[in-house]
Parts: sequence; C-alpha cells; structure tokens
Amino acid sequence: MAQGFKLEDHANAISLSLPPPCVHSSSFVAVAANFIKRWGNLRSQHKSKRLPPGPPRLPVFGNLLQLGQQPHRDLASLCDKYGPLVYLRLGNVDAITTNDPEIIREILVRQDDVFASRPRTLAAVHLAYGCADVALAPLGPRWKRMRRICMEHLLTTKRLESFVSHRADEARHLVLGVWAQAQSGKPVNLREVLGAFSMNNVTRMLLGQAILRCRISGPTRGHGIHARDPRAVSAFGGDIPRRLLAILEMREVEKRVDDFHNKIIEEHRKSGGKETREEDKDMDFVDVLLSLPGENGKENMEDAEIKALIQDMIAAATDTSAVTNEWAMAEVIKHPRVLSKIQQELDSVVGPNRMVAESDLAQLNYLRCVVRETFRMHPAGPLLIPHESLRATTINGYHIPDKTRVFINTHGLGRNTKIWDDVEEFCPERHWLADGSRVEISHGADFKILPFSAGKRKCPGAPLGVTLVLMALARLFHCFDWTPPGGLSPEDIDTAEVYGMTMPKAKPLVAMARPRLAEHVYR
Ligand code: HEM
Repeated sequence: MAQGFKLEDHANAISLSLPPPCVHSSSFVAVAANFIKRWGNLRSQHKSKRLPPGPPRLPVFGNLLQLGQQPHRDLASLCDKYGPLVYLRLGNVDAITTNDPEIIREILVRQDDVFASRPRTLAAVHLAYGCADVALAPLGPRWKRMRRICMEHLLTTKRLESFVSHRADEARHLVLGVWAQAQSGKPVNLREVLGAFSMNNVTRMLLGQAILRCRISGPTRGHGIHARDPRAVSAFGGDIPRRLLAILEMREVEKRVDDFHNKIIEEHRKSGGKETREEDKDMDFVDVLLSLPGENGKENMEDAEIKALIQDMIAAATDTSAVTNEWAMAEVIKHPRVLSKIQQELDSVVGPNRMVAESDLAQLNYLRCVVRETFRMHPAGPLLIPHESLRATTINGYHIPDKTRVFINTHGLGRNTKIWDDVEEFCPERHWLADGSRVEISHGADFKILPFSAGKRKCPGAPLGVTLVLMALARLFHCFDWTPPGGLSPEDIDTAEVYGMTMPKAKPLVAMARPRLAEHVYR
C-alpha cells in the first residue's frame, strides 16, 4: 500500500538536512547539495503517485463550482467522461467518486479499514453533539462503542419484535387516515401520510410516543423538528456549495433539536424510567439508554451521548423510509400494470378479508422486487454518508491521499448503463429470480444496488427499514386502488428529485385512493 506524501515528510527532510551550528563552509555546500537531491527525490516521488483521472481544476475552488444542484448527476457524468474512478479537488479537500460495482467493493469491503471513517464536518460537530453519534463519527473507539450500543441494545431482533404491536397500530392509523380521506373524495398527500407513519413508528420505539400524528389520521403533536428540515438535510449533506447557506442556519437547528432532546430525557427521568428490567418490552430506547452504564466505570451514559443517539435514530430512520415509500408509490401509480400485479399477489397471499401482517411480508416477492427497483432508481442515500480515508492507499494503481473524501454514487450505480439495461424504465421484473426464490432487498453480492451500503459503516437499521417500507406499501396497495388526481394521467406523474442527505421527489406526491376491500375490514 503506497504511503502519501505529507508535509511532515517534507519538514523532516529539511530538518534532517539542516547543518549543525558552526559547520565549516565546505560541509555546508555538501549538506545543501544533499538537501537539493532529497528535495528532488521527494518531488519526483510525489509526481509518480498518479491520482485518478478527473476534470481540470480552478485555483482555490478546485472542482467545487462544477457541482450544481444535483451533484449525484454531475458526479455520474464525470464518471462517464473520465472513467469509473474520478478524482476531484473540492476547495482544499481531496475527493474521489465512483459508480462502479468493483471499485465500490474495493472501497467498502477490501479496503474497509482504510475508508470506513467520516470527515469531521461542521454539520457533524454542530448537529451530532461533536461527532458523539454513530452516523457522523470518525472511525475510532467512540464510534465503535456507540455502534455496539445500537446493535446490542436497540436494534436486536428481539427488541424489534417487541415493537411489533406498535408497528401494527401505526399501520392501522395509516390505513384509517387514508380511508377517511378517500371517503371525503379528496386527494391524499402521500408525503404527509408516509412521513407521519415513519416518524411515529420510530418515535414510539425511541421515545415511547407517536409525536407526529398526521392531520388526517388524528391530532397533531408536532415537536418542532422534522428529519426533512431542509437546513438539517443540506447541512448533513454538507459537501456541496449549498452547504455554506446551511451552516449559517445550523446553530438555530442545533438549539431547537437540543431543547427537544433535553425535554425528552427530562420527562423520562421524571417518570423514573421503567421499573422493569431491560428486556421488558415496555422499555423504549431512551429508557434503555438511561439504564446503560457509561464509559470508564461511570454509572450512566453521558446525556450528550444519549442525545446524539436519539438524533441519529430519528434522522437515519424516518426520512430514509418515508422517502423510499413516496418514490415507490409514485412509480407504481405511474405504472398501473405494476399496481395490478402487486394487488394480484396481495390478493393471493393475504386475501380480501384481513389486513396484511408483518408475517406476510416475506411472501410478497413481487412487492419486494418493486422495492428493490425503487432503490435502484431512487436510493434514499444517493451518495451514502461521505466516507473518508484514514491513510493514503492505492486503488487500481492510482494514489488516493490520506483524508480523501469518498462519494459512493448509489444513484449513478443504479443508472449505470454498463451494468443495467433500460436504466430509466421502472421494471420490477428485472429482479425476479429465475427459480422464484425470495428476493433480498437489503443486500446483493453483486454490488449492483446498495441501498444500505456495505462494510463497517453499513446501515445497522436495514431490517427495520425494510419492514417499515414493505409494511406501508403492502397496506396501501392492498386496501386501496390509486390514481393520479384531477384529470392527470399516470404518465403525468413527475419523477424529478431534489438532492439532499436523502433524495425526495421534488414535488410531494398527491393521489386519489379508492377503497377496494369490504368496509368491515377497515374498521
Ligand atoms: C429504508 C430505510 C433506510 C435506508 C435506505 C438506510 C440507508 C442508510 C445508508 C445508505 C447509510 C450510510 C452507509 C454508509 O455511509 O456507508 C445508513 C447509515 C445508517 N443508518 Fe440507515 N437506512 C435506513 C433505515 C435506518 C433505520 C430504520 C435506522 C435505525 C433505526 C438506521 C440507522 C442508521 C445508522 C445509525 C447509520 C450510520 C452507520 C454508521 O455510520 O456506522 N437506518 N443508512
């Protein structure tokens, strides 16, 4: 593995060559000659370290000004032009991007140890309690400990199973809300409905309460923050010119979010936590975190650590699943052929006399293809969360400097014409396996779709994310027929996106719902 040229090397070279005090002039000449020789060697060594190809750079800005409102598309175009691995200079930051399965495998799996860190951005410092969380923390013991807490105490199969009745209740609210709207003959704002479904599911697990009852499904108990707050989103996205604007607003978001978290922790402490053991199914995540010991023998975790984890879970779990659901609904309503195939499958697996249950989801193979196709075309994390190299290395013979920021372009991967045919066609059938076996959503050995990433930083909430997505879609397609509103035809549904940490549809999806089951099933 090649070592990077560092300023320290240069400084060492100079200091090694400095003459000792009171040296004779001839020895000074010898030392100077030696210095020039070594300097020349270092320069040629640096030159010989070939960076990956990339576009020409401006002084100071580098390539920053070449990235516009849709950096994922700009980066994919650069890969078309310069090859599967592209080098960029963003201001004073080295960066690489790729949309190629083999290079992605190299970065996320073979060289996971090198690339599994995160850049310490202002957004990470201000919105994640000084990188005390999981998602934005650089690789190190602190990240490892917080990630282990997530995996061992919050996202275990057993704990997720303990919330199954809460999830069923939220699915019931979802259907009842849409049903009431359908009775009134008004179109349904699917962004609102699906956002509330995800947020309430997550906050019931985390905080023990549904904090965002959607207007049409019950009283609203807004808490003043939303994971899709554009400021939070662009600040997290943090690596494009829009970031500058976001930074100006970050302090306000930071304060609002912190007040909310303090209130939650205070309420949980006041109620004395649950007087039950950790495995008790009534404990929410905050109860669990309050019951865990801290670092270095401390009795409890620090408040900042608890707040950072709550923040991470809300941000990572809600928007990702809501955005995916809205895209899937948009594509399916745009393609009535797909809607009728989904409904045929639901009618045969579930039938017309009951609601879909979580235990049905494994058998809904066509719906699983629909979700996989949605992830291909509209991955919730179009550039993942930026990774950063911990040391210099090489990929395909190219030098990658220390602290290089890595943009894995999952949007470009799903639309890479070298690995997919008809990339702009929404075609779930392409994922159907010849032997009819179960279609996996969260992973795929071929690295052609990567909705939850891979390696050390892969999403620890993938099973929960997949359940939330499948459940909402299965219920909505089983219970209702869907058409575009007011005289629009299916092909009029637009699929323009807005770049952010997650990548929603530019315009909220609005559609007409018509109940398709007998009335008693909804009640
Ligand atoms: C459809 C739903 C979801 C999608 C598409 C999704 C996708 C992702 C992606 C792409 C990453 C970045 C991985 C990387 O940078 O390499 C990520 C990280 C993460 N996700 Fe998810 N996610 C979803 C749901 C969830 C849920 C439900 C939770 C938790 C309750 C969660 C918790 C996290 C955390 C904590 C990280 C940071 C991991 C780390 O940096 O070590 N996600 N997710």
